[in-house]
Amino acid sequence: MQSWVKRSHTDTAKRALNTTSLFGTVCFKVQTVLIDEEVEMVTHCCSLIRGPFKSLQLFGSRDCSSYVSRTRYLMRLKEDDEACRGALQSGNVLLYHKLAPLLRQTQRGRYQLHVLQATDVKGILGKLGKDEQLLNTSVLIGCSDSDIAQFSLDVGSLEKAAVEEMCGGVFIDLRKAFFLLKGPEAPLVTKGQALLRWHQTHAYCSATGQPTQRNQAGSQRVCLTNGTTYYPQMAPVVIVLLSDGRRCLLARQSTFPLGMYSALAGFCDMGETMEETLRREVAEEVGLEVESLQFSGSQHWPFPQSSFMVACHATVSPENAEVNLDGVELEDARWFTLEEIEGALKRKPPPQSTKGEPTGFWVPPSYAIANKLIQEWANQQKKL
Ligand SMILES: NC(=O)C1=CN([C@@H]2O[C@H](COP(=O)(O)OP(=O)(O)OC[C@H]3O[C@@H](n4cnc5c(N)ncnc54)[C@H](OP(=O)(O)O)[C@@H]3O)[C@@H](O)[C@H]2O)C=CC1
Ligand SMILES: [Mg+2]
Repeated sequence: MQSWVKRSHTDTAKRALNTTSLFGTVCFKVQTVLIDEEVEMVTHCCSLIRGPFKSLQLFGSRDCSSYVSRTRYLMRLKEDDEACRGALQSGNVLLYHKLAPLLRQTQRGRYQLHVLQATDVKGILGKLGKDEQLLNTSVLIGCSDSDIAQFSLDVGSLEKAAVEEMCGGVFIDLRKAFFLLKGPEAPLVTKGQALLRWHQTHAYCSATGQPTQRNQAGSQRVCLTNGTTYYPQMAPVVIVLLSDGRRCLLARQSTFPLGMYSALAGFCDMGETMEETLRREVAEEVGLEVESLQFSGSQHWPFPQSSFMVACHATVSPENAEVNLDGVELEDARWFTLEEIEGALKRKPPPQSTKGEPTGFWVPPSYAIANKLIQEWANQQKKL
């Protein structure tokens, strides 16, 4: 029964697609005769036949927004290896070479992600005498605004310069690439790299020592010996901007670039809540007791490995605001006034005098969530 239903819907989907491509109006009729489950099924079948979002657009307006459609589509690709392989054939691919992403420079000198089509990648592999199967080691990272599945692929086994020449791009270290990219390209490139790195470092089961096998999307790995499923992980970190009502507290580690101060941050210990981590880190690093906290936002942070940054504002009492520095991790921690913070926010990093010494402190750039916390605090203070 199940397989009959599937077959029958596959046929329906095929007919719908063929008719639509000829007359363009059949979608309304198909929509009106299908119930929700059937729409799901036909949508799924269509994605197997012709690439997903042509079919989702046929039925999408009825049951979901494009965001929901994309999310469900990605969900299916993670569960269905065959559908994912199909999507890869018509998908977009971000290339990395030993985890350095491929960028290209526009005529105006700006850097952008160099997005290739899977067919282009196959062409490159063919020209370099490599097996096209390398494409299948791509991992699924998202879905573009134009509804095309996006993958990332590490071609570290190929000669870097040859790939760069063929693509007209350049592989750039992630730290630099992250600074160069604008808008949604920056988080996308870090996500692609983080997932590739996870696969490169989780090829074996930590219990049996046997190789693990990935699914096509790259969203998990399984040990075939003991059945354990491994999922990509991020290390949770709490980042907090402390305020005593008039000033905010910033600190620096000796490894930070010269003159840079940031909010306090720390990794969560096993079993801790976010609130407990925040309280502990503030006590450990600057010897202060937090009175209240407020969640602000979050960010995936790829350096040095994948962290999940949870950003908060917190207050301490002005009567108990004397910093008692933990000299091991922090080099300095200080309270700054609104005026000082506004100056730092305007400063371009790294501001240097002729001697190479910083002319004033500065804060992390806008793509770092620390910057958002500092901006929010400054805006809030200006309203008081
Ligand atoms: N996006 C942003 O705006 C900002 C991001 N960050 C990021 O936040 C993260 C945490 O900040 P940081 O102050 O360094 O953290 P911590 O204050 O927790 O100190 C780091 C130390 O904690 C230990 N540690 C515990 N668990 C982990 C783990 N899972 N991974 C790595 N080290 C661990 C290590 O000590 P040991 O080496 O002794 O074992 C490490 O040196 C950093 O990755 C940093 O890049 C920081 C500020 C701003
Ligand atoms: Mg810290």
